[in-house]
This record gives sequence, C-alpha cells and structure tokens, in this order.
Amino acid sequence: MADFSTSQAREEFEEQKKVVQELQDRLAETEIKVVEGENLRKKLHNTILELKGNIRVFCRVRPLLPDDGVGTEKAVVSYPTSTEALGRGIDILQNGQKFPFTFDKVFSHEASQQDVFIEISQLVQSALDGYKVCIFAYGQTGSGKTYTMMGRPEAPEQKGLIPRSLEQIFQISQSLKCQGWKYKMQVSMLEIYNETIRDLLSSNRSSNSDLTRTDSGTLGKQYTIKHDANGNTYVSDLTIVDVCSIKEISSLLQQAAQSRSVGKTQMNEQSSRSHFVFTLRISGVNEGTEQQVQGVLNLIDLAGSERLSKSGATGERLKETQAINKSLSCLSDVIFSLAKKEDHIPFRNSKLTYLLQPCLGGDSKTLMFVNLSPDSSSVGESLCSLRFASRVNACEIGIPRRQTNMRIADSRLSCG
Ligand SMILES: Nc1ncnc2c1ncn2[C@@H]1O[C@H](COP(=O)(O)OP(=O)(O)OP(=O)(O)O)[C@@H](O)[C@H]1O
Repeated sequence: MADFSTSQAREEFEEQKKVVQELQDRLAETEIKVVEGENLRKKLHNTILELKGNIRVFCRVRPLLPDDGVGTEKAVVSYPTSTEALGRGIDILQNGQKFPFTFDKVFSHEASQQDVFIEISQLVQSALDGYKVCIFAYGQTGSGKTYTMMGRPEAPEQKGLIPRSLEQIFQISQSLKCQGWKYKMQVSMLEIYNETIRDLLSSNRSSNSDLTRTDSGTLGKQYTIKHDANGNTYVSDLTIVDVCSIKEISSLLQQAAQSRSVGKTQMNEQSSRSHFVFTLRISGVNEGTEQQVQGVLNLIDLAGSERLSKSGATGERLKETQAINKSLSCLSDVIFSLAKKEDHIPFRNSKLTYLLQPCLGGDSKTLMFVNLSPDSSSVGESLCSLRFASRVNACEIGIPRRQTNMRIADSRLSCG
C-alpha cells in the first residue's frame, strides 16, 4: 500500500515537473517573441516616421538633485502605464490638473546614458550610410541637456551621446573596411553666443574671456552661413579638422569645452549660455563597388530655454538671456510655420535657425530631446517645453534622403 502511494506520488511529481518544464519553455519562447516583437515594432515605428517625414522627439527627465531645494520634490511627473502610452507617455501635474503628452520615447529619471544611446544608435549609424542626421537637446537651464549630449566624460558609464556616437561611428567604419569602405572624417565645432558665431577650434582665439564675450568671433573672420544645392551647410572661415581616431576627437572636444562661454545664473552654477554645434562630416568610398556616400552628423546642445522672470538675470546675463530667447523664439516661429505648411519659413531670422535650415526644412533625419527637471518649482517651464516639443513632433520636414553616388559617374560629370 505504502509502495503504491510512493510510486503514485513520484509519478505525480514527475508529471508536475514536466508541466513546469513545459511552462518554463513556453515562457522563454514568449519572452523571445516579445523581444522580437519589440524590435520589429521599433523598426516599423522608425520606418513609419521616416515615411511621414516627421521630426522625432524623445523626452528625458533628469533625477532630482540635492540642489533642487527642499519642498520641490513633490511628484509632478508621472508615466502612464496603458499599453498605448507605455514608454511614450508623460503626465505633468500642475495645480491639481493633469497634462498628458506623448512622444516617440520618454525616458524617466532612471534611464542610464546607455539606455538613451541604444535608442539613437540606429540614427547615428545612418550618418555612415550617407544621411544627414541632426540631434538636438532643448530644455530649461539645468534640465540635463549637456548631461545628455556630453555627459561626464571622466566616468565611462556617464558618457553622453556625443562621445558614444563617435565611438560607434569609428568602430563601424573600421569594421566596414573589410567590405572595401574607406572613410574620411572631418570635425568642426562652433557656438552661437549673443547671435554671434564663434569657432571653438580656432587656434588663434583670444584667451581673454571678457574679450571673447563681446567681440565678433575671431578677429577678421566672417563666419557666414551658406547652403549649397545639396543642402549641405558651410560656415566660412570655420576651422575644419581631419580626424582619424576617437582620441583625436576627444582632445578636440576638450579644447571646445574650454572655449565655451559659461556663466552663472540663479538656475545653474555652470550654465552654458550659448548654443553648441558639433558637426562630423563623413565621406565614404567603396574601393570595390565605386560607391560614394556623404553623411553629416550634427549634435547640438541648445542654450537654456527658461523665461527671463525665472532666470533672475540682470546686466550682461540679461542680454544673453534675451539673445537666447530670441533665437529660441525664432526656432519656434520656424517650427510653427513648418507645422502650418506655410510658403515662407523664416529660417533667416536667427543664426541658429539658418544653420539648422537643412535639418528642419530639408531631408535630414532629425531628433529633438526635450529635457525636463522633475522638481515642482520647474513645472511651469516643463509645460512650456513639452508644449513646444509636441509642436515639433507634429512637424513634417520631408523624407530623409541619402547622399550617395558612383565615383565613375561623378568624375565624368566633373570632366564634362
Ligand atoms: N540623467 C541625469 N543623471 C544624473 N545627473 C544628471 C542627469 N541629467 C542632468 N544631471 C545633472 O544635473 C545638472 C544639470 O544638468 P546639465 O548641466 O546637463 O543641464 P543643462 O540643461 O545642460 O543646463 P544649461 O542650459 O545650463 O546648459 C548637472 O549637475 C548634471 O550632471
């Protein structure tokens, strides 16, 4: 009797074990399918957006910082969990009222630099395939634009999108060598400060910060923005440096960081008061197939978008804030005109919009980050930024075009 019940129990146990194993296998299969499904969703989503020609918008909320002050930690930001809005929605609470927004992607304060980079790495890679790519960060002072774009280069896991993108580009260009591809890379870096372009890689810039704050760039240099028929942008007299390695770019980034104007406002100790534009031009030639590609990667850290009343700026700082507000309001004029499909788009109204013309009005793949501070005292600014970002997201700028041709056809054309 005892033997019978033991063997029955063993059989039941074996049966249960089989069921558990089957369930585990099915779970593993489903998990793989979910990952595959998510990858497919991302790919289709990207394709749809490319076909629609919209500017993509990613939103990123930074963590609360000790400097944010006591009483500002009240939760004003939340993330909807519904299937449609998961990972794409953000709700802002102001005076008991909830304001919902949806973007292509929303990163909470928990997102790491790597999490953010994974989402843009495909876009970065397309610069190597011959596309013009433009990524810019918009948001109030201290909301995490520079952290997102540059990060803290001294800590590897906190490196931002610029160093990560460049590392990826160099890695992939190396691995494409065996397929016959050779790439030439050129870097330029500029800032727009009080409506004046400054060359951040010029070797003969004045080191006197007061002088450089008020002069019109490096002496005798014009820095005129020009667009050619292919939608490529050039800035006259701007230093362009050939680069062969990530190490070379890193030292150029350091040089540029030292040259950047930084000032103090009530909102951020080390507030960057200028728009920073990093440009990498990529020319690729395939020795085997004679194919040529020309891509551009523009990475832009805009100056803080806070309103005058909040920044507490006076004197020189007030002038800067007014200039920043002017160029950012020109940017929003351009965005609104594009959204309304007006015949005339006022690109020429500011240096920033004229420089960005091919990214905003042309055939680039453009992505905007809207950065937010999570503290309750920033809720008004956050709403302004999110409303602007929603308009940007709705803008159709055209279908991205790849700049590629055959070397033979090219040389015939130039001979003829
Ligand atoms: N995701 C994040 N994780 C950790 N710290 C962050 C994050 N985002 C921003 N910070 C920190 O918050 C502070 C302000 O960020 P940051 O300087 O990037 O703001 P900003 O928007 O670029 O300001 P500005 O307009 O003055 O350039 C910095 O100390 C930065 O290191």
